Amino acid sequence: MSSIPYPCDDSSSVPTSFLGLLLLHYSRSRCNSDSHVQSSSELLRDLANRELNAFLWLSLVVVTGLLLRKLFNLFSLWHRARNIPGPPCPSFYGHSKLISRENLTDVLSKSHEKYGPIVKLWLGPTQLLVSVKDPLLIQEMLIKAEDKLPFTGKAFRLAFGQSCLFAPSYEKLVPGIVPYFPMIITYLRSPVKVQKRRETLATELNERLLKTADLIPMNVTDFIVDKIENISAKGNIDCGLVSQHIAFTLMGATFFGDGFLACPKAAIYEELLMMIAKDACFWASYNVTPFWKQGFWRYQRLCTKLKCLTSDIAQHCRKSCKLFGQIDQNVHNESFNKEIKSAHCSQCCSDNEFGDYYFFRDLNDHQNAKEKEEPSGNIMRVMFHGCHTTAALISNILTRLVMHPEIQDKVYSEISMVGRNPSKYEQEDIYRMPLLLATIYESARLLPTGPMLQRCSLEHDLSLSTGVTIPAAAVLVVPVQLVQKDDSSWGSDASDFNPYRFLSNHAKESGSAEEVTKSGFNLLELNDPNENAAFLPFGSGTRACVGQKFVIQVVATLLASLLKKYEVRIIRPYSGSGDNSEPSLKNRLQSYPNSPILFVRRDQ
Ligand code: HEM
Repeated sequence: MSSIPYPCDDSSSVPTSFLGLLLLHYSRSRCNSDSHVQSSSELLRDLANRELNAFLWLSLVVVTGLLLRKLFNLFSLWHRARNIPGPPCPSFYGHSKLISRENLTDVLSKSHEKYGPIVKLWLGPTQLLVSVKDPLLIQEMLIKAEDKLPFTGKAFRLAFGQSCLFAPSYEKLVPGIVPYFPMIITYLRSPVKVQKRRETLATELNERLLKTADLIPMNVTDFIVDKIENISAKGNIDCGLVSQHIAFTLMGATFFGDGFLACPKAAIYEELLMMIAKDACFWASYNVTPFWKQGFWRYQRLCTKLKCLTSDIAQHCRKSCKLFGQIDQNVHNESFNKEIKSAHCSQCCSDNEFGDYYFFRDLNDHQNAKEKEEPSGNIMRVMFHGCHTTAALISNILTRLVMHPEIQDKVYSEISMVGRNPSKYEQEDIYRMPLLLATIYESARLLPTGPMLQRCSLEHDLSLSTGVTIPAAAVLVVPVQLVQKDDSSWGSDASDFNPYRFLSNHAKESGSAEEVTKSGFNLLELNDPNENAAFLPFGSGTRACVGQKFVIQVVATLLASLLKKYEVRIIRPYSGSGDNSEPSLKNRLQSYPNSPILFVRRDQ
């Protein structure tokens, strides 16, 4: 009986190909083994070993490639930055030690003095900071570099949720293109859409704010005056705190409507908003979100509480609001009514609460947007930014007025000459008070709310007209405090409080000096402060503040009413600022002077 030959028996056959050789090898090893199972498991193990080896080799190649690329990027960054002037690097870690020892503004001041208008500092081996101090170069840089740094975005995203208004970046990027800031990738959300949306919202916000600016102060002023009377009855007033209350009332009434004034939760809202914002930078400073920390979860609970409170207040104000309802009905009559009809009773934290709240309806028209934007995010962010910056400005102005009683007297005379109704000032009245407006601008010049403007160009190197090229992803800063006090832009009295620098005198030009004395303020004219490129309290370029016009108008109207009623006096010199002569920035959040002041009624 013939049998099918088993390959082991066929010792005479010689394989003609590599595959045949392999098969022969396996068939022999199979034949030599005692069991068929054992040989197949060996085959598998062998295969697994080979695959593992291949995988390890591949990983090694990839990791080496990545490291080489990082190294290449590092050298390329050093190479591209070599033409930017700056102090020599003391160590591999750059100037970080120097910056932690001294105030960054001081370090930059010395460096600019020595190295000129563009200066570089190394924050670490891969982090380059470039500071620009020349006003014209600043303008160019702020227009060309449209991205904002991710850190501040991260801090406030953590606290208040997403807000496209303050989105750190809307540049189109692909992973890997930002070698020095890999975390930036995390923040990217459909960039072109974010940019468009931000622009629409900024325009919308500005238009609406200006419409409301004329109406707010008359009822808000009464409310604020009552508040001041109540606090004054208990003794002197902390300038910083009273400014915060005033700013909060102004912003609350603007964004939520006049129902906000009677809202019982407003006080706790103010406290919570400020507390959460204060801690945001701390929690955002962790590279990896610290889920393992109890404090972080406590903080998250507070953030949820703030969100709920925002929702509650919006609901409360929607019910009781009249003032802005009228404005808004004119603008969006049909759609607004439709929304009111379809509005359903929602619970706390419901997104619909904001969806149909009219001031923010367009800000939160996120149904069509694919980005995961939190509806309350824009409201809380704008509320916080508006309160913080406006409080700083008011506190700064009050402090300047008490330090310069002669200017306060002149502002008072100017206010008294304008406006028929003693308790109500309107837009056109304000434009007839150039000294008051100049006082506001001069205060903002001498003590801006933030010491730095920041930008970065994520995708491209930035070429400036001077021929200097700043590498992509470098941190670009404008030391506003230095620029706004620079002699070359403001004259030899740059550090002095002199509102008259923003005024021009018609009489001088027409040669009739006597007229000035007779008709006084009528002959003073306010110059546009933005004509001077070194005036930057509201930033500049495509990412400048959208609330500038609104804030100036509202603060001026409010101050006119307050100063008409009260004289502001200082009780004792500044606490904590060292030389007792100048208000200064204290820290990131409380950047305003907080000396005790008195509001003394003029009719007493
Ligand atoms: C005294 C009051 C205020 C000051 C001093 C101030 C200052 C600033 C500054 C310095 C910036 C950054 C600009 C830049 O980087 O070029 C900014 C951005 C912004 N401000 Fe204000 N601000 C004030 C009030 C307001 C108010 C009341 C609103 C809105 C109601 C507002 C809305 C915004 C927005 C939306 C941005 C972000 C713009 C962007 O990132 O594209 N600000 N503000």
